Amino acid sequence: MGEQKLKTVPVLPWMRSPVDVNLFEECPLHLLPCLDSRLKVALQNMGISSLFPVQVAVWQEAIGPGAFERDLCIKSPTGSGKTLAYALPIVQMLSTRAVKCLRALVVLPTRDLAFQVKEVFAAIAPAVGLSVGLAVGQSSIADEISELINRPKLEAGICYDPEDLSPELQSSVDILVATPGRLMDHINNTKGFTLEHLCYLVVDETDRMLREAYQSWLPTMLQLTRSNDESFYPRALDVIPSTFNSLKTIRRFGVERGFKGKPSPRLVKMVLSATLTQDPSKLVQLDLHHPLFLTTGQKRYQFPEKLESYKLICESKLKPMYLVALLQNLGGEKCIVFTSSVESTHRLCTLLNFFDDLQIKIMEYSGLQRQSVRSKTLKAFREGDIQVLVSSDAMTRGMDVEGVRNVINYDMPAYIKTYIHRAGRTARAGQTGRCFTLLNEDGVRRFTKLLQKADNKSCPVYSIPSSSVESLRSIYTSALEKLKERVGLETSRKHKIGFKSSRARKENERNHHSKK
Ligand SMILES: Nc1ncnc2c1ncn2[C@@H]1O[C@H](COP(=O)(O)OP(=O)(O)OP(=O)(O)O)[C@@H](O)[C@H]1O
Repeated sequence: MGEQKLKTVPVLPWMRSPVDVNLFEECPLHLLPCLDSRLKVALQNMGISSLFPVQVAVWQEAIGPGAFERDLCIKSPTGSGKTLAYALPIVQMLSTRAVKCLRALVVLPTRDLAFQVKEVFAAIAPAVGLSVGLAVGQSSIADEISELINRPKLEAGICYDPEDLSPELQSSVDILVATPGRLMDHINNTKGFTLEHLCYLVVDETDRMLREAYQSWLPTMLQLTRSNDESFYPRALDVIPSTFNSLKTIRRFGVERGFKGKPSPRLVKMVLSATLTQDPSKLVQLDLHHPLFLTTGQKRYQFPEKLESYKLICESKLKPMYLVALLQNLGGEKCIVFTSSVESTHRLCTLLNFFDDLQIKIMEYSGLQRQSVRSKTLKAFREGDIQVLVSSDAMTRGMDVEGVRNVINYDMPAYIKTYIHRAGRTARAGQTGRCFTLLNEDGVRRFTKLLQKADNKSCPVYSIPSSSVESLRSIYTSALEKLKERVGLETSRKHKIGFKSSRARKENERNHHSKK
């Protein structure tokens, strides 16, 4: 008991006295202090009439006399509205800005997440005259530069010349939503791209962002945005990559272009996740200023209030049949099926589509596919043209698709954090939702232990009558045959492509040598 208690105590001193988001209540927009009336209308147009508790808690810290005095670390369940919790105060704070320049940057791990967050900003920022940009690499770098930097398109170059900061190169956006790779491209190569005016940095899905280095984007950002008085202490310099070109973007002594005579504001950071890490060695990388921890309740991990969890126990070899029977039970409700890898996602989706008469539209979504294919699938899923998405963990974090009533773990997740993020694709924004996990008898103990790491929510057995499973046997057998055939075809196609490209490579090499 004592040992268990020790494990749940946050390690960093500032994490020991958090603000409990549970103590806040939803707040109708007309009661929200200081809310710009134009933003109120924009929110109403989004169908929002009150702010969720985490949004009220962040608003209280961000707006008012002590505005953003401290950096904010926010841990709140999936679907609780963290995006608007940071977007709204940032837009309100920037609503009085006079000169357009890049003042807020939101960094996210994937393109689809960045698109999603950009949409939230785009729904409110224009109401107060702010522009939002996206740097994720979905278009050519030249096109992206022309969106972000104000200059004639023909001059959009990617060659950075530190001596040539022509006055007409200005940011076209006040707020930028970016993935780390493309952000680094702009930092290193885009003429006119500068972080010297940055006031707000948001790191969403922080624990995922801290797990990978993503071309050292974080130490680079911190170095570039450190104000000059702090840069006497060269803490991050030794980890900055040598391609580092934009030293000119480091904040200047107390003055900023367009704001002569005014002191440069401290860069405010907001970091968020439903499963925010407590690991000091990770959090220290963020170089937080006097951080304030906002969290929901006492437990290490929390599920959304209206999430129901179920386990479905079956023999491993019968899993596809149980899955189909479950999908039939769910009667075409929107559903995400998670598997453990991109390969099994592809195989399972192909197999399900070979079940004749299923009357459910099923597609796959995984990191194995091209971004354009994934985006198209996601759009169809959002619009209800498909009902079931079979997905690898590419869909696990942050994705918000309206109307997803069920999540199915076809393969049991290895970590509680993965379970939380997967399950969190349903039961969002106070809605109900169900998460089913398919297990064999051997997996039950491991699964129960896994759930105990969270708030020990009950997870009853969901039973499917064996007759409805048995009735699928012959269709399953023929679907399996078709799958084998398809896999064979795909394998030989892959070999052919591999053979062709290796032959082309050899020919190229031969030509190259003969030219020499
Ligand atoms: N005040 C509000 N009123 C009604 N709906 C809201 C409100 N705030 C957010 N929402 C909706 O709630 C859903 C979840 O919001 P959001 O994606 O920001 O959650 P999240 O906490 O970031 O989740 P995750 O941890 O999974 O990323 C979205 O569909 C959003 O439009």
